[in-house]
Amino acid sequence: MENPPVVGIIGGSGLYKLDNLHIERTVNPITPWGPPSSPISIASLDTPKGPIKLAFLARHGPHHNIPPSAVPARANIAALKHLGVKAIVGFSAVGSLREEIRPGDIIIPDQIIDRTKGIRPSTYFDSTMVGHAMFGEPFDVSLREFIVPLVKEAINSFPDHINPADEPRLHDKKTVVVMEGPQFSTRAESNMYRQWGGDIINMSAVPEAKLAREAELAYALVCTSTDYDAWRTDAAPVTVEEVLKTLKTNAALSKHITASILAAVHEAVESKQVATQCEGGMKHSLMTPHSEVSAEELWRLKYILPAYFEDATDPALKRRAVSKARSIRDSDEVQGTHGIPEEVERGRSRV
Ligand SMILES: CSC[C@H]1O[C@H](OP(=O)(O)O)[C@H](O)[C@@H]1O
Ligand SMILES: Nc1ncnc2[nH]cnc12
Repeated sequence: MENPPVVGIIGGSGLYKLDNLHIERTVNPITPWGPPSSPISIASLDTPKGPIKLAFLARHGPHHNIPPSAVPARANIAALKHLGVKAIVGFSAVGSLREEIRPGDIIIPDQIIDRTKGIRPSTYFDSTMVGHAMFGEPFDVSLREFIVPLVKEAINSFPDHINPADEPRLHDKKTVVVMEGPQFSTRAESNMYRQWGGDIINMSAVPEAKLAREAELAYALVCTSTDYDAWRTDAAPVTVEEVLKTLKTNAALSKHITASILAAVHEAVESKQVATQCEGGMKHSLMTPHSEVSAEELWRLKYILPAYFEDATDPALKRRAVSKARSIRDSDEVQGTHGIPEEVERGRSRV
């Protein structure tokens, strides 16, 4: 794609479209891991340094019909990478495990405790190519540190706080517990997560963060606290009704944050001020010689890591893999929303 989107945004619960930006077009890529959660909107923004683009997808689909355990995270990350994205900022609604993180507050976590149950595909290296990504810092440090002051500024400049005297606080360097769901936690679990050092809880940072790392994309998460989960003995445990109440007022803030930080993040990524560590990050993580890996798998991996899989060029294999991806798409319940525009068909023939 000419002038590709460098920044990708993944919208979470409550954030299904960026209607505050100009949407130039929508693409429906089919990746070797099937279609992403939603069509991807390419938004454009005029900046003093010229127009820039951004790619947006809705994690749970445009109508919130994909539960957390079924989010096609591999396809989401692969599609963004293939479009030219280098850095992803995800948005997520989270429960608070700390008194000081109040509903409505914004949190940018730096650590993860993975409590998913192994039922989500969480790696691109699950077949004959063995790869081990570093994950000690699960979020891209430079991207995270870069966006903290920008998000703070965006919160300060948001005109529609319900109570201006009580505007959301920003909490940095927190630990997010990622649970499987879809049921919320018991009080005992909620208390245990607090003892473990968890500060917030959601159902989506894993495997998104792991896959972004494997695809050599910088990834950071901007979380909105919607509830106090289940640990407070003087309050009823969290309900969806409670979450939705905060999300309604919060979607506008998330959109404002996106629009406010976009130009600076784009420029910082382009000028290699941030998100430089991820590129090349998998170079020493791949264990298996290509001679031992199936041609189809090499082709799949080339989609996300072209630099390491230049040898995967067999067009017949490409056709087979595309038709396999199509059959994943065709068996998908949301197939009606995934027409393939001509330009994407053309783009795919460049794979
Ligand atoms: C609607 S409450 C639980 C749901 O909300 C969060 O979604 P997201 O991270 O996509 O904003 C949480 O992770 C759960 O999936
Ligand atoms: N309490 C909670 N637990 C898990 N995910 C959530 N998303 C929003 N609130 C949550």
